[in-house]
Amino acid sequence: MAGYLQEGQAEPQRKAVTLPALQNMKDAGKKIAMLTCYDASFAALMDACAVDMLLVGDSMGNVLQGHATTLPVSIADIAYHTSCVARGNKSALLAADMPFGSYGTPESAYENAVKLMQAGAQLVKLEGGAWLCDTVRFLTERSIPVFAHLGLTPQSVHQLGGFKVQCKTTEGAERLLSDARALQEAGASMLLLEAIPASLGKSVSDALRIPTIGIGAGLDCSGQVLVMHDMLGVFPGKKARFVRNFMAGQTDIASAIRSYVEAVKDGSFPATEHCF
Ligand SMILES: Nc1nc(=O)c2c([nH]1)NC[C@@H]1CN(c3ccc(C(=O)N[C@@H](CCC(=O)O)C(=O)O)cc3)CN21
Ligand SMILES: CC(C)C(=O)C(=O)O
Ligand SMILES: [Mg+2]
Repeated sequence: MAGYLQEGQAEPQRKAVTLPALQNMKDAGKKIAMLTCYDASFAALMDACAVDMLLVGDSMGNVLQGHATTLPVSIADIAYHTSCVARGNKSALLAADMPFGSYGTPESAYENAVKLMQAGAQLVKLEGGAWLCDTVRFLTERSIPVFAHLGLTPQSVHQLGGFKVQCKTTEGAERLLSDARALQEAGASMLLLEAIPASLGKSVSDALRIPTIGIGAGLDCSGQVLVMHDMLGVFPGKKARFVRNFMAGQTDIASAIRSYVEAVKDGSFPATEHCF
């Protein structure tokens, strides 16, 4: 029935984005566009702009709460914002960060991940390498898909000595690659790579079966993510190298979000200037 939709009526909804769909995108060489999101209104807008994945990030510590790090963010904070985003979102895949201190043991990780899944998350993101493998296995065996996060892991800021590019040495690069393989082997469904050399982002993305999402990890990851406030140019802090302000040259937020999605899909973002 061509043309049965009348003006003002809802557009046909896109199909829900699922983990197998994202795996197919990686396999087909189609880029995945992801943004952080913290509330229902932005979730509805990002979903309508065809953002593939939304992340309720512990970056809320910086962008919502005004802290210098992500460490003060609680499981209750993430669960609350996840429930807000879930109500606004229809079809994007929804991930939530496990905050600092919420996954010290497999059992505590499970207990806390259940809270986020019940708030509407479809997978949970955890920062860490090989030491996390038991937890990744524990969660995935209990039906909680895991998104692992390597490279610059902001919850380790006091050990790292600041928000700095990681794995610049051969040794560091080899450790990251072996951590990535171990996490995939333990059952991780996706891998986030933050602030590493673009060449390493490519090696890891080529070596793994699962999709990789980069932020300052080069153009060859399976997809990209930015913090919403950074890509809209409203975060007052120092801008990291990997940030591009997509509001520049736009007059409304929907156009900025669409331009981000398009730039990720056509490979024009990130450019060399956003990479390490
Ligand atoms: N607004 C916001 N955006 C983010 O991307 C973000 C947060 N908050 N909070 C949690 C972490 C912290 N992140 C950061 C913060 C700063 C840099 C940064 O300024 N990096 C320097 C690297 C310089 C060096 O290696 O010495 C840069 O120039 O990009 C990177 C990541 C990423 N995450
Ligand atoms: C920057 C992304 C990857 C994140 O972990 C967050 O927003 O907390
Ligand atoms: Mg985070």
